[in-house]
Amino acid sequence: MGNENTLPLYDKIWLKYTFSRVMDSFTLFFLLLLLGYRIFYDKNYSIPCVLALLCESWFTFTWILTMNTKWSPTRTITHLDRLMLRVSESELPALDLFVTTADPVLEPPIITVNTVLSLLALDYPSNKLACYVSDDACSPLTFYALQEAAKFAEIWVPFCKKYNIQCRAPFRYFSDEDNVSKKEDSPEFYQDWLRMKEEYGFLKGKIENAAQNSVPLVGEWAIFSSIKPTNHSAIIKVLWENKENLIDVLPHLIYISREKRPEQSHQYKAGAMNVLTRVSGLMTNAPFILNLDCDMHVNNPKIALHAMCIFLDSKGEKEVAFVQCPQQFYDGLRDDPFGNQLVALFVYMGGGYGGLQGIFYAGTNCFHRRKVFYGLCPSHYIQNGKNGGGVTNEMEATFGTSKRFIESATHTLEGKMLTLNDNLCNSLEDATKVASCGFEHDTAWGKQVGWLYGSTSEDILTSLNIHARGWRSEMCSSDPIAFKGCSPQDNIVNMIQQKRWVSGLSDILLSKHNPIFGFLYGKIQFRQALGYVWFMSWGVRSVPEICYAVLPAYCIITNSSFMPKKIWIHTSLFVIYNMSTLSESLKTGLSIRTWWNNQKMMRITTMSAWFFGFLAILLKLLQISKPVFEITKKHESSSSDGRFSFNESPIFLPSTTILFVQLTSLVTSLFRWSLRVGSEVGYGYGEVLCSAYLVACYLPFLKGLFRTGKHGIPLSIIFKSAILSFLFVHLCKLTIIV
Ligand SMILES: O=c1ccn([C@@H]2O[C@H](COP(=O)(O)OP(=O)(O)O[C@H]3O[C@H](CO)[C@@H](O)[C@H](O)[C@H]3O)[C@@H](O)[C@H]2O)c(=O)[nH]1
Ligand SMILES: [Mn+2]
Repeated sequence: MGNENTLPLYDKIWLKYTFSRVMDSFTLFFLLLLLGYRIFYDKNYSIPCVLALLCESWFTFTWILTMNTKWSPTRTITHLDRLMLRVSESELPALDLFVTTADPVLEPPIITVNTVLSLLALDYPSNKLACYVSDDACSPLTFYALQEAAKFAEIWVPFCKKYNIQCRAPFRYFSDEDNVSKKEDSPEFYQDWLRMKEEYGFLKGKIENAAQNSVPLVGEWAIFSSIKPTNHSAIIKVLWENKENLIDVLPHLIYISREKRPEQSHQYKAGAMNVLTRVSGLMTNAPFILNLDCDMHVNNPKIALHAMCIFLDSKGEKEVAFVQCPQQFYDGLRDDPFGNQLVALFVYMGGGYGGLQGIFYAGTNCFHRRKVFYGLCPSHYIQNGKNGGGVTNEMEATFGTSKRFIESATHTLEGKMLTLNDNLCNSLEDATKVASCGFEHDTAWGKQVGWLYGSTSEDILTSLNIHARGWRSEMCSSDPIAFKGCSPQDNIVNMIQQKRWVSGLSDILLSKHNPIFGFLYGKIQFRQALGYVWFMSWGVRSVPEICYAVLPAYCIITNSSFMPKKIWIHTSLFVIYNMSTLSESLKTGLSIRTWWNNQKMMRITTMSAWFFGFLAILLKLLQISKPVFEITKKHESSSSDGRFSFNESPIFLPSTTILFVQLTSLVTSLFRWSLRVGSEVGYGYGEVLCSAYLVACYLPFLKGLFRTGKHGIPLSIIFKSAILSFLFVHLCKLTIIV
């Protein structure tokens, strides 16, 4: 047995998903067989066959990327007990907590408040924590809500710590009746519980009341009275300060609304994160940062300690830039009708990255090493005592002209602790300066340092840049799960989110930040680069998917075929692929229905949201329009019944059209059949089954045709799709004549 002090603080276990590997290899085998058969034996160069060959080649390429990512999965296990033996409480490093919010309507302040409360109650010495909330809406309501939250936190945090409560976001805690089951064993607990519930009710009431009657903009709120959310100077307020530096009171809480001017691009969330980095650099400058979106709360109060196991481990210390925790959601609907819970995805794909250079940064639920954001590489150490004028100029060109910030950044880069300001308010003037929108002008912020600009998936862009400098990352899947958040409530919000992701990802793929360049000119490992390409090519994938989806209909209508005579190749492929995805779902503990919903949503999302995300980037390349960061609507609890909703957005056009086209083709084939022209039929069961499969996938749309209200497809969409389908059928006829 090793010495207690040399044992690693975390271990990486290599998982053996042999069954998955075998099934995946079979799938690849049949894909290659199919391509080979088409090219060397079938040699059919009709339009549908050539198109099918092209699509199948792309699917094979995607499949190779998928297998590459999944092939060597790992799980990271942290040893809290060893950390506690090695590092005393007073030696734990400081941790700055960042929360972003941007719209008090789409992101109700009560949700942000819960996120903040759960952070303030972390099991970590509170004099090492500071919580910074960035409010991009500059909303007096959010400000007021946080102020009230700070008061409530004074009783909430001690309550959580006294009874070792697991979920420290009150709205979730009180929604779970099991949490009060201790009442028989401990009357004292029950009394406290009742009081907390009542006090939380008051807090919620106050915030709701303020939302309805709007906050009177006098006194402390006067500063909000004359501002427009898109045109105002920076507002930074210390809502609570742990002045005596005690370990058992509340951590600092700071409100930040950065300066905004209509003529200056604010770079969405990435811009907000960089302001948070600078302001916190001036105030507390912790060597580590945890960043959460306002819709995610802490579910495991010990998670910061788990992350420290990785950061402080002798190996992790040199290599690991960030520790990403999985994204999981509360109140998921039964059987995941919108396929947005991403459970199997994080297990199989997420685990797979662990065996490569590490999981990508997913924008939230992530612990960072601050110096990484200042541009440092793992092997690079800034030498002490290099304070000549040249270095200062270089630092100014990189970090901007704030003397105090450069001082703090230099400390971070040198790995030294900064003797902190005894009073946070002393930094307010400098903080306002670094939160101004002109501050980044002609600096490296957003280009080489901080969160990078230029993509609506700023997380992935930043992640790529970190891996390209040779850093590794780790996924920390603690039990209980580290954080829980709010997932899109219906298919419309889900589409908005997926479209934004895919436009951001396609943007990166088609830019100089492409992961393949990162491999050629940077330090991304080859397989990691392919792992990035796997999800960055989601947008591109929508084109062959749509093409492949209309092929069976085309063939039935034109009485031709896109499948080779050896139909068993396609059949085996279909069966094996579905068996393997099904078994993965079942092994992750999901139901058969969940699996089917995910399959179906995969088809629908790819051909609508991903396609539109991809189009958005083509429009950007043609300089016609620029993609924006559309914020998704957040809810405290689920309000959807799982039925699809529709509106007049063109995003529903491709799906409705594909459904119409399949229906037309099925009717056509039925006619031919009943007219007994079977002897001349050019297509086989394959094409008909493909069409039927697609109709099954698009069942929610079929139902939408017969529903009214928000669950029905609007007439305008039906009308436009009917025209498109008609044009398609007409086109099919034309190709026959040609
Ligand atoms: O101008 C903006 C726009 C957004 N946000 C914040 O960004 C976060 C993410 O927005 P959300 O609407 O919740 O998007 P999601 O799709 O749920 O977010 C995922 O995808 C984003 C990239 O598209 C990442 O930034 C997120 O971390 C990741 O969770 C929220 O806290 C927002 O308040 C800002 O601070 N400023
Ligand atoms: Mn979100």
